[in-house]
Amino acid sequence: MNTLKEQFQTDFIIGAAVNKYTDQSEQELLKQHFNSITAENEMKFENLQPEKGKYTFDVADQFVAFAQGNDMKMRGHTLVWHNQTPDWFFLDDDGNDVSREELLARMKEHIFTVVSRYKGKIHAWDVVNEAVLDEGDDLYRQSKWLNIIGEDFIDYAFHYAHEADPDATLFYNDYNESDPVKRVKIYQLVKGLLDRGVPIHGIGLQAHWNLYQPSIKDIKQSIESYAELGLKIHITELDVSMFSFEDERKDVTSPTKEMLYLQAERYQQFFKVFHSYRDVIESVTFWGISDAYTWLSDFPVVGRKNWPFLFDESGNTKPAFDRVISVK
Ligand SMILES: Oc1ccccc1CN[C@@H]1C=C[C@@H](O)[C@H](O)[C@H]1O
Repeated sequence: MNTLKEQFQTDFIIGAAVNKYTDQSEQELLKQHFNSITAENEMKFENLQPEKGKYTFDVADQFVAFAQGNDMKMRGHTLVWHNQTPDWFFLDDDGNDVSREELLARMKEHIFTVVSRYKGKIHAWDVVNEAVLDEGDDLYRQSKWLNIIGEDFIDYAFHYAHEADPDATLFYNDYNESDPVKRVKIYQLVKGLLDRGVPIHGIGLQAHWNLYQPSIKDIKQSIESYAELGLKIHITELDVSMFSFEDERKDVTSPTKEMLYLQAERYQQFFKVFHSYRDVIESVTFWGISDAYTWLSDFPVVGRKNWPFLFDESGNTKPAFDRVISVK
C-alpha cells in the first residue's frame, strides 16, 4: 500500500498538525504518511511568550527536533493572531493599552526572537492569521492589533518576519477562505500587501470543511482567485467535520456508515481538486493525524466528539483514506 506522502510526492507536501496530546502510535502514522508537521498550539504566542520577556521554547524545540530527525518540513503557526495571545502583550504596567510604537516594538521583538530561532528549520510561516472580518462590509476584523497599531500591523508583521528569515516563505492564513464574500476580502487584503511591496509569498487556506460545505465550485474559484496573485497556496488546516457548522446535535457518539461514506466522497473530491491545482498548491496539511484527537471535538460544540480525518481513533485507515490514496 502506498503512503500518503508517496502517493502525492510529485504533487505537494503532505503535513499534519501535532500537539502535546500526539502519542507514540500517532507518531508512527506521522513518520509513515507525512513529510511535514505544524505545531497546532505550541508555537502560538501564549505558549512561546506567556509572560513579557519570558520565552518557553522547550515543547516547540521538541517538535522542530522531531521534524529535523525525520526529514520532515515544518510550517510555523502563527506569529500574529487575535486569539491565544496573552492580554499582557497589549497593556502597559498601569493596565492601559500600550502605544502604537510600543506594540510595534513588542511585535518586532517577538517575531525576531521566534523566527530567527528556527531559521533554516521552519520553511513557511503563517505570519498573520485571520485578520479579515467574515461578515459585513468591513475588511478587517476588530482586534487589539488593528485598534492600537492600525491597518498596517499586517505589513509590519510580514516585514519583521522577512527581516528575521529572508529565506522563509511567508503566508497570510484564514478560514472560510472559500466563501465567495470572504474570498474577495482576502484577495483585496493580499493584493494591497503586494501593491505596497510587502514580502508575502503565499496564502494559507485553512480548509476547515465538512460533509456539506463548502461546494467544490467555491473551493475551485477560491484557489483560482488566489492563484491569480501569483502566490503559493498551502492548504494549512484540513479537516472534514461530520457536522455542518450550524448543527449542534450531541446525540452522535460514533460515526455512522452514511457519515463515513459521505466523508470518503468529500475527501476524494477535495484531493482531486488539490491534484488538479498541484502547480499552485505546494503543501496540504491536515489539522491533526487521526480521530484520536481533534480540536473539532470541542468546536463549535464543546464536548461533542468528531471524526474528521483519514485515520480512525485507533489509527486504522477509514473509507476516506482508501479514496484519497488512489487519487492521481
Ligand atoms: O474554523 C474556525 C471558525 C471560527 C474561528 C476560527 C476557526 C479556525 N481557526 C483555526 C482553528 C484552530 C486553531 O488551532 C488554529 O490555530 C486556527 O487557525
